[in-house]
This record gives sequence, C-alpha cells and structure tokens, in this order.
Amino acid sequence: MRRSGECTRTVYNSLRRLRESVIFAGVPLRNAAALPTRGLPAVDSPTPLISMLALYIFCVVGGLGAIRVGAAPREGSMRKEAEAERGRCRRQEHSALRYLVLAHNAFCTCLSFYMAYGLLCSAYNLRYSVWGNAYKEEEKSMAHYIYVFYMSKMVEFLDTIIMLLKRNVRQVTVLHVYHHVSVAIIIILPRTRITHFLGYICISPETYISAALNSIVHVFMYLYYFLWALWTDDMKRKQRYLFWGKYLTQMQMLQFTINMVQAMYSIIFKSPYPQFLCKILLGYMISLLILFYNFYTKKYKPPKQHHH
Ligand SMILES: CC(C)(COP(=O)(O)OP(=O)(O)OC[C@H]1O[C@@H](n2cnc3c(N)ncnc32)[C@H](O)[C@@H]1OP(=O)(O)O)[C@@H](O)C(=O)NCCC(=O)NCCSC(=O)CC(=O)O
Repeated sequence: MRRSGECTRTVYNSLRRLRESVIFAGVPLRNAAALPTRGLPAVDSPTPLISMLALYIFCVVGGLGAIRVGAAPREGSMRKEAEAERGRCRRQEHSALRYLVLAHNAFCTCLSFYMAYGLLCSAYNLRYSVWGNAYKEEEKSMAHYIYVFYMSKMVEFLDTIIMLLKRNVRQVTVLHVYHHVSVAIIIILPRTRITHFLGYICISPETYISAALNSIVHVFMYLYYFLWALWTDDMKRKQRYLFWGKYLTQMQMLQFTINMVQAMYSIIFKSPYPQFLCKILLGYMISLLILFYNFYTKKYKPPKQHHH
C-alpha cells in the first residue's frame, strides 16, 4: 500500500515539475487560469464531449442496425405488404426530412462563413502571420471563434443522422465516422483541463489557420449539400450546376495537405507548439489524405472499360 502511494506521489510530482517547467507558445502557465476559454461549457470538463461522442456512436451503430433489420428479406405476400408500407412511410418522411436537411445545411453554411470571417479578421487585427506566431494576451475574440468552431463540430454530427434517416448507408463510411469523431477530439485536446494540467493550453496562433481553412471549405461543402437537397428531384440541374463536387473534394485534400505541411514545419523548426501534438496532427492529416484519396478515386474516376 505504502509503495503504491509513494509511486503515485512520485508520478504526481514529476508531472507537476514538468508542468512548472514548460512555457508553450509564449504563455507562461501561471497565466493559464486567465485564458479566455477557461470555464466555458465543454472545455473545463471532458464529460460533455465524451457524452456527445458516446451518444453519436450509439446512434450510428443503432441506426445502421435498424436499417439492416428493416431491409431483411421477407416471404411472399408479407414481403409485398411490407414493401408497400415502406414506400408510403418513405414518401411521408421525405418532405419533413427535406426541410431538416435544408435547414441544417443553410445553418452550417452561415455558421462556417461566420467562423471563417471572424477568424481571419481576428488574425489580421492581431497581426498574426500564417504560422510560427507567439500567443498574444489580447486574443479574446480569436479564442471565441475557436470555441465556436469546436462546438460546431458537434452540430456536424447531424450530418450522419441525416444520412441514416435517409437510409443512405453508402455515405456512412469509415472515412465519414472516423472524420467526425476524430475532428471533435483533435480540436478540443489542446484546450481541455487534462492538457492544461500538463501545460498544454489554449494556443490559437497555431490553430486559427486550420480552423479558418476548414471553415472556408465548409462554406462550399454545406452550400453543395444545400443545393443538392433543394434540387433533389431535378437531376438535370444537379448535373449542370453541381459539377464542382469534384473540385470540392480536391479542395478538401488541399486543406489536409496544408495542415500537414504546417505540422511538418512545426516539427522541423521546433515551434513552441507542443511537439507531441504536432506529431499527432501530422499522422492524422496523412490518414485523412489517404482516406479522401481513396474516396476520390472511387467516386470520380470512370470505371475501367473491359475489352473482350
Ligand atoms: C462532395 C463531398 C462534399 C460529398 O460527397 P458525398 O459522396 O458524400 O455526397 P454526394 O455527392 O452523394 O451528395 C449528395 C447526398 O448527400 C446528402 N446530404 C445532404 N446534406 C447532407 C449533409 N449535411 N451531410 C451528409 N449528407 C448530406 C444528400 O441528401 C444526397 O443524398 P441523396 O444521394 O440520397 O440525394 C465530398 O467531397 C466529401 O466530403 N466526401 C467525403 C464524405 C463525407 O462524409 N463528407 C462530409 C464530411 S468530411 C469533411 O467535412 C472534410 C473536411 O473537413 O473538409
């Protein structure tokens, strides 16, 4: 008993020493208590984020299971009846769901614009350059937008719920679920109490650029989804005006590449940003690039002609 107590104390003390010895991005830790995101909901405690993630995963697994059970083949007349019933339900659901999809996409387009504009304006006012910035005490407005950005990732969980309600199982891919879960974790990680304790604190100078980039991409992405839902039965219009879906995917890949270069820059030039977070970011961006490249080649490359 005594030994384990001593061991805990030793670990605790070395963590404290580590904590006291580090200064990241120019913010001495004694100032951490005064950081702008301190005390905000879902920042000081990891419980809300973990609960949301658990609820999200529960909905995804449950939703996929329910669709599978609903699609199970039945016999003879039972099957015909079930199919007719399903058809009726689908038509009724269709219009209500369409309004939800339109509202969600319109909201996310506006929110993304608000964040992109706010982040870029704050960066301009603070005279932050693209990277390698030191934290400035007066970055309150920037912290506000980063916080909104983090909360917006929870709103984006609705994307998957929409896919499930539409029974679009083809869209609920590993890429999609992995992206939604991991992004929420990666964005909050440098800002939670856990990382505060170790000395990793709210450091917006290094985050704002990827948040702004992502918000810009999302303005177009949600606009695309919005228009798609608006013209849901008009194939001609979709083909004529939404041909740029392909460029949107390219834009997403460019975004991940820029983030990857930023992480490499931070590692090579030993930026004051916590090195282990840079390494996580680098690996993460590589994984997203691979998954999106795979998605891109499957979706846009024409199938190979077979010559006999
Ligand atoms: C062009 C893309 C934006 C989307 O490609 P998709 O193949 O998913 O979509 P699609 O061309 O079939 O789009 C039309 C279908 O999406 C449905 N749809 C409408 N609104 C939606 C919403 N908010 N979320 C998810 N799906 C939605 C429509 O009803 C329609 O279904 P129907 O066909 O039934 O009418 C692509 O670049 C992409 O992101 N692919 C990855 C898949 C993904 O999960 N993306 C979103 C998160 S990734 C992300 O956000 C990356 C980032 O950070 O930048």
